Amino acid sequence: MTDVAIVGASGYTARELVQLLLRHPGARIRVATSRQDDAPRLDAMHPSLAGRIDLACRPFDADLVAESARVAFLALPHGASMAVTPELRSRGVRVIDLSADYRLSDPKVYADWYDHPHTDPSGLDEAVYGLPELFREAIPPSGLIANPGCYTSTSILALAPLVSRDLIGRSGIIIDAKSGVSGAGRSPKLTTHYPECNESLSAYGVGRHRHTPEIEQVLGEVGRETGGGAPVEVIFTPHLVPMDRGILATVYAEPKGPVTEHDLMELYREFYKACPFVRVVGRLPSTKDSAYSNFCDLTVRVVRGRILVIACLDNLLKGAAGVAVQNFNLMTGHEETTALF
Ligand SMILES: NC(=O)C1=CN([C@@H]2O[C@H](COP(=O)(O)OP(=O)(O)OC[C@H]3O[C@@H](n4cnc5c(N)ncnc54)[C@H](OP(=O)(O)O)[C@@H]3O)[C@@H](O)[C@H]2O)C=CC1
Ligand SMILES: CC(=O)N[C@@H](CCC(=O)OP(=O)(O)O)C(=O)O
Repeated sequence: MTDVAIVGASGYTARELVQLLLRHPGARIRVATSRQDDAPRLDAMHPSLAGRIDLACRPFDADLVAESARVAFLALPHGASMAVTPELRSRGVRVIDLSADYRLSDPKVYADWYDHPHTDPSGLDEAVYGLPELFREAIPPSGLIANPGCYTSTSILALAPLVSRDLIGRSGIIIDAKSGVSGAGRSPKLTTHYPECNESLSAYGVGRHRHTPEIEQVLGEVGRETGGGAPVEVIFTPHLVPMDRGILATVYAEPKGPVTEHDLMELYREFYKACPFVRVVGRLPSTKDSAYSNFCDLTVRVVRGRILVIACLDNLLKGAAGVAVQNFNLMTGHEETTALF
């Protein structure tokens, strides 16, 4: 049994984490922290947890977390995670960080895209990018997991087989992605206010969304051995969709030579054959198929000589809390699918 802490307990990904961990046979939630100073109970913050857990939140205190837990899930905004991670790591707590703070290996790139400096560059050296489908071997011994972003996981899983086999040109790859509003978190913002986003579809972050360097970095690693190690360059355009949850990305890439849909589908099935949460499907996947699950569904088409990959997942599960539990399972020696099927 592993004692765990949830840091930033009032948010959406924290709620999903608690729901998953409550049905995990090898995890016990011992601490939940919040900045709210009236010690709110978890089920007061998240009424869906009523009757399922009896735990009051405490203000964050690294000593308290270290006394009670071996693993801490940080469900905090970027910036806030790297403020607490060094305190936890120096006390021997293993950290699974859901924010973007430890995903980019170069602190200069982080500062460019996040508009503030990285305050824990040595943590970047320790962190392992927690996408099990690509980095499964590195995850079990790690003390610091950089859980991937939701758009990022969708896009990387869609492109990794093509990049790793060097089947596509590496510049000008187009990722047209759409997310439900829970992707923006629970804290109110004008753009996610109901009358602003309901019955409306809008692009945002065009040419400057912070998931661009994350996608490029990871795909660059995947394709390091092939294509002469050339960098990967994507045009990533996110859109906000008036639905609660789910992400769908349609990816367009230029093949280097002749390809067929049949061969590409075979390639994807082979590439992900040991990955229980990637479903290579014949139909065109829709967000409803993967909602409330830890699956990423994807399919491949060839249209007018271009390769199209259509991928979707649940941003709060496979895009956040679900993959965090998948990483926890690998770190603690459980079946990868525990509490997730
Ligand atoms: N939503 C999604 O689909 C995804 C989210 N992520 C990432 O996961 C992390 C959590 O996301 P999500 O749960 O959606 O976010 P929320 O906004 O729903 O929750 C974050 C929680 O963190 C706490 N918090 C907010 N600001 C600060 C601060 N400055 N210092 C300390 N604590 C703070 C708050 O809890 P309290 O007030 O109780 O202290 C808040 O409820 C983020 O980094 C996000 O980018 C990753 C993938 C997908
Ligand atoms: C709809 C929406 O606003 N989505 C968020 C992405 C959420 C996420 O996964 O990203 P991080 O973990 O990197 O924060 C955004 O575009 O910033």
